[in-house]
Amino acid sequence: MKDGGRLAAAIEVIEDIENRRRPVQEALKDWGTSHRFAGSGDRTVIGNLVFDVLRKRSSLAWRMGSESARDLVLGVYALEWGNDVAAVERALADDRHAPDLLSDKEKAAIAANSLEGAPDWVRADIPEWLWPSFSDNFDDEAVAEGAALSERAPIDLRVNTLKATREKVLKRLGSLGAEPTLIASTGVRLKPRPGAARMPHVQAEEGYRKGWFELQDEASQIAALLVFAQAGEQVLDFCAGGGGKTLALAAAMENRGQIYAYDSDKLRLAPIHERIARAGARNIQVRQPSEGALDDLVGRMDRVLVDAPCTGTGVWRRRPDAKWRLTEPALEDRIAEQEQALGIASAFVKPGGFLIYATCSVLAEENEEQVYRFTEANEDFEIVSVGEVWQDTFGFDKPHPWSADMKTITMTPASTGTDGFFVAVMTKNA
Ligand SMILES: C[S@@+](CC[C@H](N)C(=O)[O-])C[C@H]1O[C@@H](n2cnc3c(N)ncnc32)[C@H](O)[C@@H]1O
Repeated sequence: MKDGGRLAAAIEVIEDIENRRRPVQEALKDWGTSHRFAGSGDRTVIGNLVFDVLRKRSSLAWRMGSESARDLVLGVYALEWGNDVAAVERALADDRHAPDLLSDKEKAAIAANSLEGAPDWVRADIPEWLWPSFSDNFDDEAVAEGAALSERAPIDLRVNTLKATREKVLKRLGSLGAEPTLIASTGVRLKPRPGAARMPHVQAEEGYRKGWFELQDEASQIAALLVFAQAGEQVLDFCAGGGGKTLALAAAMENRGQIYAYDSDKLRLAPIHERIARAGARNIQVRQPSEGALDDLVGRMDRVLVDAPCTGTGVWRRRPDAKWRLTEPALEDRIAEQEQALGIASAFVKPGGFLIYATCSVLAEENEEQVYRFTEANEDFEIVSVGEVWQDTFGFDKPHPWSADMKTITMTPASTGTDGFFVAVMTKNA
């Protein structure tokens, strides 16, 4: 396919997503199934166009003066991928499958590429209804924070120190442009590539199959390190899901002590067994959800991690369609689930032990407000400073996360160069 046909395909997929409220991956997959002639290079370009539209939907609409799927896609191709009016015209004229040639209004919009007069939520590419909460959280930096959440994300890997060293993984993936991450000592990063470029498929690498590394954003790696789990301790990963944090904890604990991996959803927990085997982790006990599954752990854990279900606002770079699908009732549902999970999980902390609450959201309602409400209602728990653990673990010279209270922390693409992630540590009075 030529670019003209790829632009037409991306427009079709965006229309499908918007008209039928379809998840982006499903819409792309369906398009691929019904257009088998398209090669993998074509699919990459179409996917990149679609994802970039979703990342910057509102600022593109403002600059193009239109919200149509056509103008959003042409906006990405021109304004984000650096094609001027003449280059766009060539792509459209060059291919009989291409969309119609540019109108005068479109040509003027591309030439101007202007956000003049745009409100802050448009500049930040944040849904308008969420702006009061988002901007309250980030003050003068809110537009920059929103804009950073609208960029492409890197691929981050966590080196599994049970099987490999960072040097070894860096060497193996050197040809892909792998670099060490700035904060987590376990992290390796493949920077996002621009425009039509494809990102490498790291799961096809030998090192992945051998368990030398896992795919995990640096923020999640940092969150797992901030749990500060020590070799020999008893740790409950209460919202273990597919086990991303569980495996990071096992490596941090050097395979010693015991991690109990639990999730209320059996299906989410399912992949953990294969991942544990690949990682060579030997101190993880998976507890399937059932009546009384954790009864023997009550009041016994040194540390309990609640990696709570959340709106995922911190990972909008990777799941940009979720940004525009999020609703106020959905946010309220997540808040209620978090409150419930925190309440149940707290029972397993032993006196003097730690309760760590984390989300991949950057909204205060799901973060600070949640832990303040919890500690007010549960006076035996007290918030301790993650900042101190941060400095002990990473030193003073690394990029700093946000902290509204100098105790809890919020990582963001703009501040730490990671996904958005919140961590609070509480201790249970002895
Ligand atoms: C953010 S995901 C966990 C991701 C996982 N920790 C990782 O690193 O891959 C949140 C998980 O919490 C689980 N969950 C939600 N409510 C729960 C509850 N009350 N008890 C236990 N797990 C719960 C969900 O099923 C979901 O898998």
